[in-house]
This record gives sequence, C-alpha cells and structure tokens, in this order.
Amino acid sequence: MSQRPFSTSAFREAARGLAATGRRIYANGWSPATSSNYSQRLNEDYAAVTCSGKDKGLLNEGDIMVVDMAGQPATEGKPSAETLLHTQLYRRQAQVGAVLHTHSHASTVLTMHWPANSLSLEGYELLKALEGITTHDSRLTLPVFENTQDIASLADQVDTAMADGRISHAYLIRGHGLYTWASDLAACYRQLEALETLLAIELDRRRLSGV
Ligand SMILES: CSCCC(=O)C(=O)COP(=O)(O)O
Ligand SMILES: [Zn+2]
Repeated sequence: MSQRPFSTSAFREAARGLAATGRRIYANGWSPATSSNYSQRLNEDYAAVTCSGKDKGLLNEGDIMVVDMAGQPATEGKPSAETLLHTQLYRRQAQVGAVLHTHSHASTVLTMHWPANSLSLEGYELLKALEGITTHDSRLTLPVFENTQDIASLADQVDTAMADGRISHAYLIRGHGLYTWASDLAACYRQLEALETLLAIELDRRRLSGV
C-alpha cells in the first residue's frame, strides 16, 4: 500500500513544538549530554523525530526530521538511534500522537539500584495528570526492560508486552531512562513531567525508608 504524504506545514509546526518541548525537558535536567529523543506523529505513515546526537538544551527546528513508520528517513538527516522505539508505538496504537524519551537521574538510579523488572506508582494525586487516569486511587506499573544496543530487539520486546496488555502510558529501560507517549505533544509533556516528578519522589521515599 502506498504511503500517505505528510504536509510540510504540519512538519514545520511539529518541529517547532518538539524543539521547544525538548528545551523545556533539558531545562528540567532530564536530557543531559545529548541524551533523549522526542517525536510527533504527522499522519498514519510518517513522524517527525529528533536527529541523532543533538544537544537538547539548544534544540531547534533544524534538528528535527521526518521518518516513515519503518524508521527510514523521509527528509535530510540522521534519525535518532532509538527511532524504532518511537515508530513501534505509532504502529502499535493509532491513538499515539507523541513520544518522549528522557534520561533522568531518578529513572537511572531506581532501575540500577533495584533489580525488579517493574516499578509501581500508587496512590499519588499526580497520577491524574496521565491520560485516562481519573483518581489518585490508581496503580501504574512501569515495566523495566534490560538495556541493549539492539534497538530493534528492544522494540520487539516492547511490542510483545503491549500486545499482551502489560504496558500502559510508559516503560523504563534499566540504567537508561523512560519512554512515555500520549495522544498529543502537550499531553505527553504533562505526562512526562508527572512521571519524572513521581520517580524523583519514589527515589526519595526509598532513600528515607532505607529499603
Ligand atoms: C548520549 S545518550 C546515548 C544514546 C541515547 O540513549 C539517547 O537517548 C540519544 O540517542 P540519539 O541517537 O537520539 O541522540
Ligand atoms: Zn536513550
């Protein structure tokens, strides 16, 4: 089946939004040293994604390019090395409109210090910042995948877990970071901010209780 062309104005608008969001994420300390990648769906067949290796504190529109849902470039540039983790989400769920990946201190310590293969966040009012969650009386379980340089294999593992209903909203990669997605970029940023805040709180609570 042929791919539906993307609109240039939609790409420019997505690039502006992703660059501004990336600078905001960097300012929070969640994307140090060129780490992280961000994307936004353009249509069924294409997404705007950050180019590889960019300083997220200086991110601008020219650092964003287009890939198809197989992760192949559709405009000039070298796409993020983790592009397949974005396109997997767009292919798996038609309602995913944006994906944000960060490398925060909290997500790294929590997954390196504790060997568990999932981390649960429960009872927090801030969970209501996540799409579809309407009460603090909720439990969100984030699976923890082992880190690997084989991104295609990691994308397959995530896809299988999603097909089995084992992931909603976000997942962690050990010693690496967080992936989260939502229906649009604003909702995705809000969700990321809630999750990073809750992960930092969770780390503090564990330190205080000495577990
Ligand atoms: C310097 S961080 C190592 C790569 C990584 O995990 C990341 O998120 C950034 O990769 P990209 O190719 O998107 O710059
Ligand atoms: Zn990464």
